[in-house]
Amino acid sequence: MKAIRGATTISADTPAEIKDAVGELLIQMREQNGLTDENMICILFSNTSDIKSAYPAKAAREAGFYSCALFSSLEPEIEGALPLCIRVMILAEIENPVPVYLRGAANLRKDLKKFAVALDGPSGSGKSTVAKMLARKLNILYLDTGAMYRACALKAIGEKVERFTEDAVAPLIENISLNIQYTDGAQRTILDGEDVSEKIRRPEVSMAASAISALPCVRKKMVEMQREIARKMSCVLDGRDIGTHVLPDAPFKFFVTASSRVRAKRRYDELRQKGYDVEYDNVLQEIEERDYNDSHRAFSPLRQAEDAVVVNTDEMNAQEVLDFIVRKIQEKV
Ligand SMILES: Nc1ncnc2c1ncn2[C@@H]1O[C@H](COP(=O)(O)OP(=O)(O)O)[C@@H](O)[C@H]1O
Ligand SMILES: Nc1ccn([C@@H]2O[C@H](COP(=O)(O)OP(=O)(O)O)[C@@H](O)[C@H]2O)c(=O)n1
Repeated sequence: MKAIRGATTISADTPAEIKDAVGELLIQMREQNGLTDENMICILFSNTSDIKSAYPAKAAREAGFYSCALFSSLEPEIEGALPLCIRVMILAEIENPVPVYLRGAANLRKDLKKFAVALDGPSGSGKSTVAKMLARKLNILYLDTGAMYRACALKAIGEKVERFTEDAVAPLIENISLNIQYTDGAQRTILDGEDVSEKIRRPEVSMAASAISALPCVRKKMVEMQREIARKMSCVLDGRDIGTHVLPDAPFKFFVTASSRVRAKRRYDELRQKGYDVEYDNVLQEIEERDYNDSHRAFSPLRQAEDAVVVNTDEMNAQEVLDFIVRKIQEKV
């Protein structure tokens, strides 16, 4: 069981303000921590003594938190304390608690100021492995943007789209129901209500993702979703264009790379381990084709951002890559 902290402020002591602020806080805490009726145990609230018009806990019920126990209390009156502040602690059966401090309460935890880490690079360089480790270490979210392009590809395959052209794909993408959820810190990709997190890893989806991700209609929609997530919370994002296009102002950017032979060997080992009957030469050929597609498309191709730190992982294991990246981040803060 873990404790998740959160806090927010209101601008005036009215029931409507309390409902709005508490609802916003709890929904963000739920989204960022993958909270469900099953894994949540209780929510403890405290409010400063200048809040008298309504119970913050009541707003929790109104925001749809029905099943867990709620408890309200009064914050000690300390001189100079932040006024009109509502604090929350949620106890839940999760692995990695992500605290959420909103509105005026963001100042309470300046150390939690929102930031993004961009990890770009070609397939098999180790981006997602190190992104997961880094997110765990920094206690922030990991957003696997490749999974989103893979989901678009799966949708097009399912709809039997033969050629990935703007005309054929745009109507599908316009109405796509794609949700990124977090269960115990792990990203789940939900397409049209179905959890496709495993399906999108199939080798045939990889090439299709590379092809479909070249289309502006697809990139535009996915980038909007990615920016929306990064606007709300600190996260590590891995992909091809995070540092150059999605979040050009990200304070920490890394370009993770390795030779195509090393990357193909890693991918080959991974696929074999998962039971796929693949040949090394085919995996290498596919990786090189995807590298070419990804770096030669007209719309936000894979390239190193000028201000990204290059990490060549040919001779490094995942822990060494993580240590290197953490060191670089620490040097910059
Ligand atoms: N530095 C590393 N050294 C050796 N193997 C690695 C390293 N980083 C990742 N791997 C392994 O290589 C494979 C591809 O890594 P992954 O993180 O999926 O790459 P990417 O997200 O860049 O496509 C995975 O099986 C992973 O376990
Ligand atoms: N930000 C991103 C992420 C992925 N992609 C595309 O989506 C495909 C699958 O991405 P991925 O990150 O899951 O692929 P791997 O590196 O794990 O093999 C890539 O080949 C890219 O063409 C992209 O264009 N932009």
